[in-house]
Amino acid sequence: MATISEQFLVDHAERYHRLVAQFRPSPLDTKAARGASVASPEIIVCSRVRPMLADEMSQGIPAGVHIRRATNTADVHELRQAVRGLPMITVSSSNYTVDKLFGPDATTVEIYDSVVKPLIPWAWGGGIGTLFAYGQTGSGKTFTVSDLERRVAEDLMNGSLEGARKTYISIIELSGQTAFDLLNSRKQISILEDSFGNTQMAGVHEHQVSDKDTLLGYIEAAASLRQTASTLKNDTSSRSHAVCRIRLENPQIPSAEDGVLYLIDLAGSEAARDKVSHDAARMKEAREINTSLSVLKDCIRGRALADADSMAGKTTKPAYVPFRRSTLTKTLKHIFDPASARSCKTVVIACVNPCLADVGASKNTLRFAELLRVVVPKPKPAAYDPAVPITWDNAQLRAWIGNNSGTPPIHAAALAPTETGPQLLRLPLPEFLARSLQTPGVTAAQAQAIQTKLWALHIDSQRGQARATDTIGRDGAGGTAVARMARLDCSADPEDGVARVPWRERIRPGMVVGWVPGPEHASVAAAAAAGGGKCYAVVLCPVGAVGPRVRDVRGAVVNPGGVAGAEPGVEREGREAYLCAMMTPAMAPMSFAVSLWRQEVVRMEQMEAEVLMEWDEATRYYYMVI
Ligand SMILES: Nc1ncnc2c1ncn2[C@@H]1O[C@H](COP(=O)(O)OP(=O)(O)OP(=O)(O)O)[C@@H](O)[C@H]1O
Repeated sequence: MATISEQFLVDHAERYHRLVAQFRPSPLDTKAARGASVASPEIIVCSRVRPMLADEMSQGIPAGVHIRRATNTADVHELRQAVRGLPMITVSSSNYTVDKLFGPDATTVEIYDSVVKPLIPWAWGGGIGTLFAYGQTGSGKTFTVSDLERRVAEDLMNGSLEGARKTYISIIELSGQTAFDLLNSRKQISILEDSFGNTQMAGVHEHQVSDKDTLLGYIEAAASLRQTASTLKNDTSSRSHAVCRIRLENPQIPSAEDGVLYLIDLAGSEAARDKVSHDAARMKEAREINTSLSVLKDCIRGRALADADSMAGKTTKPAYVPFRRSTLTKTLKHIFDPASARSCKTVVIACVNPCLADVGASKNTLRFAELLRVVVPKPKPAAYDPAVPITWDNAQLRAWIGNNSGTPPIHAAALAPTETGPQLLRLPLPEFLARSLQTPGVTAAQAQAIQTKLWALHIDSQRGQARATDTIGRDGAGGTAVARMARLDCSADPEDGVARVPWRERIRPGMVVGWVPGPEHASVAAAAAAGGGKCYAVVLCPVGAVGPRVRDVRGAVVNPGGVAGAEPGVEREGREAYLCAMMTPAMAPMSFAVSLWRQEVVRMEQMEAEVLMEWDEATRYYYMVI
């Protein structure tokens, strides 16, 4: 079949309409349609097919994308002409299914109420809510996102949400590897990772806002700056990502992580047919955009797969998520990193231009949307087990809360109005605390204790499952080795009886210590303050044991002028010092990951105590042994 010219489409529009009217879709035969699988609950993939614009209609080209509302399916019908044989005009059709499909007559309010509004209380409660608009140039991304941003501002600031939050906004533009601050005259900023692995937008201006009009003012200022830059710089807006970040700080719980809303207008996935140009710079730019969108797809899928596995209690290695491969996903690291402790909800809106002349790009957009939908096998209803929270329905969870939340008992209906066991486990901590504190007389410490208790029960149940699997996997040989391995799952000294020796006298590689950062560890201190103020590290070796080329996380030479030698107690600036790997807080209370590449020199007097950590195969984190 040949590629079709626009004139051909105009000439055969009538025949096209006739052929489309005759089209009878065959029933969908997907696992989802048969009810054998479900889409990942934390990510909603929808599509908005915009109306034909006046100038498109005036050309006489028909619409090529057609909606089946009942099944959220878009049918794309193309008009083709046979190259060989008798001249024949046929319609070739393909269909795409998403979680929610919005047709040309759907309003932005409908889209907002259906998929975006739930992100507001989620972020208000301490979670991360992200909206992406994806699609080819001119498909309606900016139209959709800017309208949604207005509604978000309205709902955040109209006082209907419980409690108070300090609200901050920043808006940046990512173009290739470069980032610009749209709320500071488009000044260039840097996307950096601090020594704790958190992404920082270095140099960005974050503005505190306390009313809707100011918030909207910033959003509109950024939009108009983008538009001006776009006119001056050859349409840059469609070739850069715009990231609006709204951060919500909860002054009542200073130790809690901030809620965050990201509203992201992605770069055009393909240029519209009349804007294509092929100079080298443009081709390079197109390649960069394609790479970043393809990495984004891998990251969204990877995170959804990791979430699905963890909700199903699977203990396999989490899916690989390549978030470092593009500036966009690096900026959004805490959404995609499987080691991230943050609970995230994501909405993707794939914007589609319906014009028959653009169906190639529209098919790509819809295919991209379909690929983002991680469909997981429908979980078999697990048999209720009082010791396994992920098997609890809402009634069983409420009964557990009633019996285990201390005095006064926390109102189960307020803490878990609709949630099941697995859902309450993933509720962001600030929201957990806020809901618990609705019961008169309940303290924050009591609320925190019940969350820890629930997680402890979950971890124990998963650990039990992992051990059972482990035992089945072994052939029974090597009992002593197994016992030794079990001991090495804990950071305690493997030698018997040494615990009686004061810990400062037996510092060794593998020991975990609690420590207080000094002025030279500013970024560690900042990250620790956000995570509750405690710092933990695994001792690697005395600084004198490393050669002259070893550097710490900031690039400073660890042992200046030093010669490698394993003398213990080698001094630095007259004091005993050790090279240590940082431990960073993970998903569950008291859980940690070892950040082996983040090494700091910790002096003996900065160490406070030995801390015991135990490796848990089920969750793949270290847990502090109390
Ligand atoms: N749902 C809609 N209803 C009416 N008009 C729309 C709709 N969606 C988009 N449009 C119009 O279509 C045109 C292109 O939309 P928009 O600029 O939002 O596309 P875009 O995908 O952001 O493009 P780019 O990638 O170039 O920034 C605009 O004139 C816009 O007003």
